[in-house]
Amino acid sequence: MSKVFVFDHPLIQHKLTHIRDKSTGTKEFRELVDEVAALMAFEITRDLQLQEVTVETPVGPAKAKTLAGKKLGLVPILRAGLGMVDGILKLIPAAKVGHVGLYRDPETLQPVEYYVKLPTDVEEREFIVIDPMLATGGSAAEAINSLKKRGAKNIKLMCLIAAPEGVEVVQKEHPDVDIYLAAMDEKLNEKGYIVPGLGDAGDRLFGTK
Ligand SMILES: O=P(O)(O)OC[C@H]1O[C@H](OP(=O)(O)OP(=O)(O)O)[C@H](O)[C@@H]1O
Ligand SMILES: O=c1cc[nH]c(=O)[nH]1
Ligand SMILES: [Mg+2]
Repeated sequence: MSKVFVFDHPLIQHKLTHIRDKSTGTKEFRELVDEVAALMAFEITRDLQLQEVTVETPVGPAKAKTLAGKKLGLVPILRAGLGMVDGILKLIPAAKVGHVGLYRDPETLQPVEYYVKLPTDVEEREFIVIDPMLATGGSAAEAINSLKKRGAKNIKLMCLIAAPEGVEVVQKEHPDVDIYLAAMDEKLNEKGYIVPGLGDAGDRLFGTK
């Protein structure tokens, strides 16, 4: 069974509260999602491997550490996942970015795939699938399927807010994929929206609707 981590860092929680607030406008919403994504990336990358190097400081040689060069791939689920990409890239600029385009059919709530483009070396790369919302779990489970079909073996899922129903679906379909969240909410409503959640992440990020 995969693990679920909820990041309780005060800065993440404070910013998430403003993200949830319906009076937060598009510009501020986008900036806050970007910032929380960066803070979550800081936590999620704790296990990256380091290697020893020697660097010349102005005073002399220093034994120091650099990242061991693990191949990372970020995979935002379009559209809303795009809102988290830049924040993560600020911390991990060498990461490659793939895209999985999915929308949730408003009637059936089933994910419909319309685009997939991944970086090279899929099999050796460590992927972080990103999407602000994990609701029924259909979109995340399908995006992970899409990566696995193309050879991905090492996948993490990072979302701002999840419903317990979505976490259960992903854990059942992908017991090898750990899930990283800023909050676990109460439930889904009859339209498949997370309660209390933040509303429609894509619409709030891009000012549609
Ligand atoms: O867990 P699920 O029930 O599948 O729902 C979550 C999905 O719904 C939203 O995308 P949406 O379909 O609204 O597409 P958009 O990002 O293009 O607005 C959200 O960004 C997730 O991808
Ligand atoms: O609450 C939800 C559920 C799915 N998609 C969203 O954007 N919000
Ligand atoms: Mg949407």
